[in-house]
Amino acid sequence: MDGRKFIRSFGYACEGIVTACKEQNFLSHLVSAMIVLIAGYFTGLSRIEWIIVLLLIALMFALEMMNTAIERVVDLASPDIHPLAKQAKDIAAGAVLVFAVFSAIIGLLIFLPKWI
Ligand SMILES: Nc1ncnc2c1ncn2[C@@H]1O[C@H](COP(=O)(O)OP(=O)(O)OP(=O)(O)O)[C@@H](O)[C@H]1O
Repeated sequence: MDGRKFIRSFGYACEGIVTACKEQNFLSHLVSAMIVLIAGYFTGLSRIEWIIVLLLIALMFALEMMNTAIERVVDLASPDIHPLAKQAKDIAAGAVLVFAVFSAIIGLLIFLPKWI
C-alpha cells in the first residue's frame, strides 16, 4: 500500500471514530470506560489485569462502532419496516449486550477480590 493511500485511509478511519463519538451509546461507554480506568488506578491492578481491562474496553468500543455501522447500513438499505431489518439491528445490539455482560463478569472477577 502506498503512503498517501494509507494516510487517506487513516483519515477516513478517524472520521469514523469522530462520527461514532457523537452517538449517545458511545458516550455512555466512554463514561463507563473512564470510571473503570480510574477504579483500576486506585485498585492497583497487575500488568496482566490492565491488559485484560484495556482489551475489554477496546473491544467494547469496536463492537459498539460495528453496531452503529450496521444500523446505518440497515437504515440505508431498508428505510421501511422489514422483519430482516429488525433482525439485523436486534442481533447487532444483542452482540453488544452479550459482550457487555461478559465484560462486567470479568471485571467483577478482577476487581471484587481486591476490594473484599
Ligand atoms: N427498518 C426497520 N424495520 C423493522 N424494525 C426496525 C427497523 N429499524 C429499526 N427497527 C427496530 O427498532 C429498534 C430500534 O431501532 P433504532 O434504529 O432506533 O435503533 P437504536 O438501537 O435505537 O439506534 P440509534 O438510536 O442509536 O440509532 C431496532 O432494534 C429494531 O428492533
